[in-house]
Amino acid sequence: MRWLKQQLRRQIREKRSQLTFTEKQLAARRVCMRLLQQPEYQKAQHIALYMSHHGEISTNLILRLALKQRKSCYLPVITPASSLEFVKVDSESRLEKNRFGILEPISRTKLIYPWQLDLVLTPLVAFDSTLHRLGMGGGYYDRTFAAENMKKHMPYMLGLAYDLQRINRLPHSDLDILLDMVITEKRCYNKGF
Ligand SMILES: Nc1nc2c(c(=O)[nH]1)N(C=O)[C@@H](CNc1ccc(C(=O)N[C@@H](CCC(=O)O)C(=O)O)cc1)CN2
Ligand SMILES: Nc1ncnc2c1ncn2[C@@H]1O[C@H](COP(=O)(O)OP(=O)(O)OP(=O)(O)O)[C@@H](O)[C@H]1O
Repeated sequence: MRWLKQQLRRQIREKRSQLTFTEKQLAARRVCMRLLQQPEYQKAQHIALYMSHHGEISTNLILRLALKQRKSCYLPVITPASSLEFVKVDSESRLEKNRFGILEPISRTKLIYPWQLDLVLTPLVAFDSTLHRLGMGGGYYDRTFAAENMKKHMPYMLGLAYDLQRINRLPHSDLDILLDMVITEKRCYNKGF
């Protein structure tokens, strides 16, 4: 299973890396517009985003609009325990690269507990019709949002992706978190689409 996951990650990341700058920009805009129409976004006050890496859908536009709508926005910081902490950010926040080259906030103040988040926008490498998520392979989101850590309150988990990241059936284990929705430049995917 590990090998299969690695293989899939390689294939899909390769395909994603072939998108042009313009294609990525257009996709990010379409995903953002679709997200803004979702009641789960409109209702959410505390939203976790990510800084895109290796051609992932950019959340810069979403971050700008959400801040303008006076929503509280958070970015993940990786911890030594291989889970994530979420730090509140605004347009002034200083960011620096972590060991994977992903931008994260320098300040570690203004943390929110994961169960206090309303909406989590997750990056992903691939997803399938059961809305399982294949990530970069660190298990960061799985560990952070494992049911036993969540005090019975799960945020709405929403993956952002290009349509080319959709595959028929993903190898998965019981540890993998399930997404509630995936938004691509083409459409929104709910369970069993
Ligand atoms: N934009 C973004 N932020 C994120 C994630 C993500 O997938 N995307 N993560 C989601 O969990 C966490 C970081 N997880 C990551 C796991 C592996 C690699 C990575 O690049 N691995 C290398 C090989 C390992 C290494 O360099 O040590 C690779 O795949 O080439 C990057 C991020 C937190 N922040
Ligand atoms: N809740 C958990 N507790 C402990 N270990 C976990 C948990 N979830 C996942 N792991 C471990 O993390 C490793 C990576 O998991 P997986 O391949 O599912 O990562 P991923 O979802 O692709 O990555 P990411 O969430 O970082 O994007 C695996 O060895 C897995 O066993």
